[in-house]
Amino acid sequence: MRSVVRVSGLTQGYGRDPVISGLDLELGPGITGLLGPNGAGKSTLLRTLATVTPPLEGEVHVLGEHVRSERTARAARREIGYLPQDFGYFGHYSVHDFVRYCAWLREVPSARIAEATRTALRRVGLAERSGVRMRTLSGGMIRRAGIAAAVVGSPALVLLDEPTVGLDPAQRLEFRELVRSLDGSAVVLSTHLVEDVAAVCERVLVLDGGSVRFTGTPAELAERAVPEAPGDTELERGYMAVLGAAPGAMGTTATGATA
Ligand SMILES: Nc1ncnc2c1ncn2[C@@H]1O[C@H](COP(=O)(O)OP(=O)(O)OP(=O)(O)O)[C@@H](O)[C@H]1O
Repeated sequence: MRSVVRVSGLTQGYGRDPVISGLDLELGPGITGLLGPNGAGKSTLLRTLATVTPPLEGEVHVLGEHVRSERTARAARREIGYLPQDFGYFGHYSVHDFVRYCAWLREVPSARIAEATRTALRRVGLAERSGVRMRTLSGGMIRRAGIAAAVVGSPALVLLDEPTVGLDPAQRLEFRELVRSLDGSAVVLSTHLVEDVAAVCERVLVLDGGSVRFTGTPAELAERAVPEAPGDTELERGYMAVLGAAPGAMGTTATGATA
């Protein structure tokens, strides 16, 4: 497997108690779903992979390069498309200018920027609205613009933090097509929607309390299902069983959404 990202002994957190402890992870091209209950550390992990926050301990390697300085982080960021859970934008920018600006920040070569921006907007279905100002978009369209900004220029590593929040059912189906089309990229997709994982992911990582509870294929996660675990599908029951959840535990529904 060509390693796009390798993490070893990662400890990460904000105060005295680490959110993630001693995590090891290796990802090649393909789509990995990141599941876990609220506060599991999914966003913290994605932020660290995106080189936004340096690890407290451990190493992050992107495309074989150990990210350990501002110089190596900047080089890594050229190959990382990151959609944070809450992302900022200038409301007066047009959708086109927002995506183009993100391409420029990622140092997509200037000769490629115009075409890369057009392609990204087309892929998320916003080509027709490229001249519209960001502040006039609906929540779902803003998220699509954010997805375009993450995939513009086809980075080697695409990190998407709850990308389908706010998308309507048709847009979620289109999003799945988009993710499937990111051939050659390693995609990490954090979500509470087990059905999105079932639909597009080749691997699943279940994080809980900052530790990996499961890695494997969606089929292998489904095999963990036990009859008493809550859920409507084998995958949901497998996920809940891995979390050790009894019916009604954690105040969540079977899909992990807060009840
Ligand atoms: N900037 C921050 N400062 C302090 N604590 C933080 C910060 N961001 C996250 N935390 C804490 O770190 C823990 C993990 O949060 P994180 O957002 O990584 O979890 P998550 O799995 O993405 O959760 P969710 O599914 O709710 O988005 C939580 O206890 C959270 O309160």
